[in-house]
Amino acid sequence: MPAVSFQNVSKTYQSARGTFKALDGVSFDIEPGEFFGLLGPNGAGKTTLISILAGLTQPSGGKVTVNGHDVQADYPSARRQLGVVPQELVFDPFFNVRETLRLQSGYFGIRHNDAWIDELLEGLGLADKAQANMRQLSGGMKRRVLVAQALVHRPPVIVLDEPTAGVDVELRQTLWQFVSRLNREGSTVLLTTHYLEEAEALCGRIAMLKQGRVVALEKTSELLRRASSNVLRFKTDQSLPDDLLVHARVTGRVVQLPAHSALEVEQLLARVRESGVVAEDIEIRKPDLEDVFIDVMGGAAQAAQAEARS
Ligand SMILES: Nc1ncnc2c1ncn2[C@@H]1O[C@H](COP(=O)(O)OP(=O)(O)OP(=O)(O)O)[C@@H](O)[C@H]1O
Repeated sequence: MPAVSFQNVSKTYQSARGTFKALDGVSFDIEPGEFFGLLGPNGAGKTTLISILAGLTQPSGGKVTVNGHDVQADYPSARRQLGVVPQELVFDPFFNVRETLRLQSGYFGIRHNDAWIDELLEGLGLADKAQANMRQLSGGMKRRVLVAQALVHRPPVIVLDEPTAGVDVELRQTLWQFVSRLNREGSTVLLTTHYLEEAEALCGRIAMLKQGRVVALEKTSELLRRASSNVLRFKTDQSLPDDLLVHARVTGRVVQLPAHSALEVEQLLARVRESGVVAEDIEIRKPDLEDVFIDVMGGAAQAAQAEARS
């Protein structure tokens, strides 16, 4: 039985400007013990899909199960299987950290949970903050409590929605060490993130969403292997001619261009020189998940345009 199963899930929002399809026939399964990444650009539908999984949003169609429990028909059982770390920081400011975690345990009907609460505090670098009042904590510390709160009932499926947006390196490392440990011990993890290098390092399998549809669903290693080209990378102070610019990923002085062969590298460099651009620190590297992401999203956009034209 899959840990999570999305079966033809759709979601249409009604607004003043009419109807909007945020999810359109999303189907995939996550197997027990997987570390699974859900990626997509802003507005692709990731948070909507997770809200449906968590029982916070009603789908317009389709079905979602967690360890066999339907998130709508059997919400309490499905919810018990899930530990959801939401994007926003929402807390009752009157409690301290330990009280907050005891309260959350009580919500799941769990008493005498202090041994596990201590383990969570330790694992998430909160041990010295157990007595601190929630309103005294920094944003990063609050986020750690949010993670601990999601895990108090030892859920077999952990859902992390952009857990590292705007958090410092130390918290990222603490979080990933702890979540990876839980994954090694058998927990299933579903992660959404905009940090593609994190997804590449952590996720065994990845689904990419674009405009509410799954446009890639593959093992991470397979996605990287299938990437069609290597990347020519150099630095320059000048702007590229338009014919190169359309294919380039430009970040400040750094220019990256896909190159399928040694001949293409030579041709690209010749074109760079010919246009008067001075390239420094030239290198050729293997594609990373960001290259694949851009490739898939661009390809999906072209396919959608072709479909619209036909
Ligand atoms: N309550 C709502 N009413 C109307 N439209 C909504 C509502 N919630 C989300 N949307 C729209 O649905 C689309 C998908 O939003 P969603 O938040 O799921 O995307 P996302 O992939 O999580 O994006 P991000 O990476 O920015 O968090 C967006 O276009 C958004 O504007």
